[in-house]
Amino acid sequence: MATILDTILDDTRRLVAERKAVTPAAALERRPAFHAPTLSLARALRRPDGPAYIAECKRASPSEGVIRAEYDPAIVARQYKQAAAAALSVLTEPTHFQGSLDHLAAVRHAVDLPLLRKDFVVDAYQLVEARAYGADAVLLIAAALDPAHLGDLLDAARDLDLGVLVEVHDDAEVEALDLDRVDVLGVNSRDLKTFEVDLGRAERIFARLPERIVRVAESGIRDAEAAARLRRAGADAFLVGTHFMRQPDPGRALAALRRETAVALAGQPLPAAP
Ligand SMILES: O=P(O)(O)OC[C@@H](O)[C@@H](O)c1c[nH]c2ccccc12
Repeated sequence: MATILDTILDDTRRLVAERKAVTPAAALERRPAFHAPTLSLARALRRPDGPAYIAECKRASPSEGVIRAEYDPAIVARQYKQAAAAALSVLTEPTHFQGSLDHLAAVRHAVDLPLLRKDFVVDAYQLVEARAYGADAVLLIAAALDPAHLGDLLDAARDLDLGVLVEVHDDAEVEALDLDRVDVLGVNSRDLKTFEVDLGRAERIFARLPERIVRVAESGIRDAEAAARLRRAGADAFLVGTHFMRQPDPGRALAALRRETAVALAGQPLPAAP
């Protein structure tokens, strides 16, 4: 049976082919952002002063439907920056998340934080797009790519000076990865095929990663209890979207989660690194 992930990937391949026919890579490369230096996602996420937050800008998702009907990505981005987000994630997938590359460009103009293009990357052309619209990094989803293809996209991202957040959701995906090539690894607690959320996955996978790798806990974080639990499991950063975008002021929601998580963690130091 086709999963939602299969459907999104099919839609993405079709849309990428259409965009390529209209706008060749050479035209993207003429956009000024393509030539601007990128900011390091990895550096922004590993902080001595507590967990980092990657705050996500998105209007809708396949699991939740429309999350925020009145969605102005630049306004949300400024609020997140004011609330001390370390980096932002911007959904650009149009069909299932109602995102767009124009949202990415608008956020690029609004803030100087590292920006992650959040999409289903299946083709190096999307990396050129990401760069041309102002992204500093892209998401590469292990469940969507075979290992050779993932390796090729890692090479292409490096050539473009783009950072990469490699996303896994189970042990088999970690085993298939060449961890030497990964700087930032995200564990998606939401299974992209069933939408089920299980924070235990991140706990287990973080424990087996080399210390060098920056650990991001992705999805399903709605309260300080979850964030504190993931931090204790070794998370350097949290990627949070829905919980913030549902609130009238997403920046306040970020500030509140940061504060409450710090309180939850107080007096309970992280275990020493292996
Ligand atoms: O909205 P949430 O549950 O806070 O999750 C954010 C982010 O982790 C989620 O949007 C995400 C993580 N990996 C993805 C891959 C594709 C699409 C979306 C995602």
